[in-house]
Amino acid sequence: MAATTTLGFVLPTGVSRRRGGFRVSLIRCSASPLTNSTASGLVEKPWDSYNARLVLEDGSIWPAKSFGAPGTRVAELVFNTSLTGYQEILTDPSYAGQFVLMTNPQIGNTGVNLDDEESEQCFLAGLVIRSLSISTSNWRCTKTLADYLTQRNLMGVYDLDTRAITRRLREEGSLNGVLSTEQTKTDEELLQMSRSWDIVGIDLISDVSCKSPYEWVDKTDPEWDFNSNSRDGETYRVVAYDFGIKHNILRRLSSYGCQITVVPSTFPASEALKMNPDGILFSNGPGDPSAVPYAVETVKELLGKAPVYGICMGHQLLGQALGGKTFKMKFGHHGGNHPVRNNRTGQVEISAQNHNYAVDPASLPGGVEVTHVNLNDGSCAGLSYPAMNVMSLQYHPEASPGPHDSDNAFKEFIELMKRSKQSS
Ligand SMILES: NC(=O)CC[C@H](N)C(=O)O
Repeated sequence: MAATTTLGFVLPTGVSRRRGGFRVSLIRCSASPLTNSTASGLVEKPWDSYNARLVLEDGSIWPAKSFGAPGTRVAELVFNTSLTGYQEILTDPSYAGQFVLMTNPQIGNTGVNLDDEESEQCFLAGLVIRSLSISTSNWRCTKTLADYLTQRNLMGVYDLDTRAITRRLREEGSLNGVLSTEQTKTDEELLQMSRSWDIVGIDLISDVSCKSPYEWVDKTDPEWDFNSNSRDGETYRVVAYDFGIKHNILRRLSSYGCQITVVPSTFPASEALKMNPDGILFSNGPGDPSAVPYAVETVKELLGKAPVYGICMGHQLLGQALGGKTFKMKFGHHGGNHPVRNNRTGQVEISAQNHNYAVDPASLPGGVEVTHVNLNDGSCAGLSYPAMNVMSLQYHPEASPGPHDSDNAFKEFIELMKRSKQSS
């Protein structure tokens, strides 16, 4: 089957139901122009900008202005509803293979600083925003967002109707797309590119994981540490599997008294056990958890040998290692205000989330307990398997800039390690 576009361009329809379901016609969508004005009139924008386009696989074309690196990139487009923390989002390795659209209409007002990086690189494919703040003002700021993106060779576009795109993503689900500043490429070429790429089934972890083991020592800066009274002064030896680990997970573990060795995603379980760990952490990471069976095997080999704690991708890999299945959600969860119920206490935590996949609770074997539920859609947000000292969360207890409601999960991991140490 093939679909004819309004430009007479014939497209092959995809094999999946969702892709095949599009009536593909190229539609040019535009945002009402934004003006940045002062009492004295229009202000010249303090960054170089040139024309760009976002072309989505459903045939919609969104003219934009670029404020980052030039080029053409294909990725999956997701929206993030956080009001703050764009630098942490830009450096979260779990966004590899994705464009992030911020629903907050103005981004960039605090610039970027040296301390808020979640990793040394930006792995996401590009940033999509409504409006770039014309002025940058913050006491920690060392650079503007535009300079940061350009220096990191990262695409960033503004002046798109981000509300309309978000509605589209909510209705149709996450969409693949192409961002391009290249005027020589036709809309049809970009559409073809977006339709012949897929994030599902790709191992994105190997690109973002460290290449060799290293020790992590940094703690949360005392100025920002809100939970320092709850430490027991003990030291716990933790091996942290890096599937795309965020620095703040390591800082929080370190602040709670852990002595941490970070190891690559392919690090053999037998070598990890030789380090005689009190506990093992499986980190967050990008992409499809079903595309990394080697990581699930490693998790299986380590189950029952030491207390384990999974965060986000780590939680999904644990779900699979325990015999459950993961599935792709319609548009996932990306934001800083997701309500989660802790089933054990009945308390609701407001959490930061960033994931497109989830564990199917119905697929889990007996004995595995769903400890947390996302109250927006009832999806599984946390697991525990007491028989093997397993705990995991689908979301981010380490979230920076927050919320911090779930930080106690680190303390629970410490208690799990303590109990296990005492009983051995
Ligand atoms: N933050 C993460 O670890 C993301 C997990 C996984 N890549 C997902 O999208 O569901």
